[in-house]
Amino acid sequence: MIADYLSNIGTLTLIIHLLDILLVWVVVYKLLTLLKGTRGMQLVKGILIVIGLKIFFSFIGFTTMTYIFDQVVTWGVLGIMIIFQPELRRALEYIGRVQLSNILNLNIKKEKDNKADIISSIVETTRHMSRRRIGALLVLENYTGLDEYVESGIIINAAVSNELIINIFIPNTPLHDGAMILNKDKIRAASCVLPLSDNRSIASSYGTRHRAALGLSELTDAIVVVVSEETGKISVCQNGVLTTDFKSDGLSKYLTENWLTQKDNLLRDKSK
Ligand SMILES: Nc1ncnc2c1ncn2[C@@H]1O[C@H](COP(=O)(O)OP(=O)(O)OP(=O)(O)O)[C@@H](O)[C@H]1O
Repeated sequence: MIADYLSNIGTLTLIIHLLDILLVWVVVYKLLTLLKGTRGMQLVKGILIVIGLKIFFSFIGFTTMTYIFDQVVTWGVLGIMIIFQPELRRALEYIGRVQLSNILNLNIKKEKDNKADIISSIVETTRHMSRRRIGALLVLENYTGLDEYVESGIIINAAVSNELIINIFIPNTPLHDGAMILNKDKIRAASCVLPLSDNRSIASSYGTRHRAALGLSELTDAIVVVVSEETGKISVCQNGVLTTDFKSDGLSKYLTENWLTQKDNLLRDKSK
């Protein structure tokens, strides 16, 4: 049957169909990569369950349940667009920012160098601030865009340097309150306001700095490094989990293994 089909269509049509399938695969893969670790992933799971149930009820002939799930699907699309408006906006902005060189992975070497430099800056500056009990909140942007949080602070857009990071968190200076947001290239902003977590399972001794770190990590895939002003302890929040008491070696290892690792993993897979 497949052989008949292949002999009936021309080579050009076959190529077009193959390209079509490849494109669908790339789009779905990119979407899942973007959503991984965000609340959007739970949404995708929810949608798949609803669609699965709708097919199931329709298959066994439950007309009322099929009707209800039809309505859920129809109105659900509108609901999703309203509830996830910020995420949709960011996704469209992301698509607008995509560069051909990024798609073709031409920047990987440069990115790796930048990433290692930034990690070493974070490790050194947090060690320095921890010893001097300087409170700090450093956000490492991962694959989820953080534009809405950047916009809540003061835009910096400067190369990462130890001096600048420490200077910004010196108490009683204009930018020391709130979070600094960094990406793989630069310090994007300081004094940013993050969403507070209402997780009741973390110790009540943690104040708003740690709750803000945890809050952002619950909503995005960012890695947030906190230096406690009270204890000097260095903690890290990612995916809604707060891990405390990092030493420099542990922090360096953690960030290397968890920050912007998707492309590294992709390369590792390819080189196998
Ligand atoms: N929503 C927020 N977004 C960003 N930073 C915040 C937010 N709320 C509070 N902060 C920062 O946390 C500081 C207050 O920290 P607080 O003492 O309440 O927290 P903590 O978790 O006990 O930290 P520490 O151990 O450093 O005292 C503020 O001065 C501000 O810099």
